[in-house]
Amino acid sequence: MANTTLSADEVTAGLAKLPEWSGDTSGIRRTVEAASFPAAIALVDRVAVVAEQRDHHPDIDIRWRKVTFTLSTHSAGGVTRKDLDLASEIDTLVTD
Ligand SMILES: C[C@H](O)[C@H](O)[C@H]1CNC2=NC(N)=NC(=O)C2=N1
Repeated sequence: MANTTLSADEVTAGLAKLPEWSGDTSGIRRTVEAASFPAAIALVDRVAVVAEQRDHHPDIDIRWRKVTFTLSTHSAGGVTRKDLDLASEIDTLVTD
């Protein structure tokens, strides 16, 4: 089920397919260093569109041109399939 928290082994297996991501059963994260602050904001804007479509929203930390996305499913209390799927989609949106 998409809304069931994953075990530590399942999170590890998921992260093995997402080399840019790290984390554990409490959350997974990726930091992207964009080319500039406007490029970082543009990336966040692209992620916002897919997050809203999925009704699944990352925690986002923006520091100049570094953006950290942290994914967990708050309603489930951990990492779910939804987080791995969104991580994979975020990867497709990182262009610089
Ligand atoms: C009511 C609304 O659907 C929920 O609050 C959704 C919205 N977006 C969400 N995003 C994330 N990352 N985790 C959630 O549990 C979550 N819940």
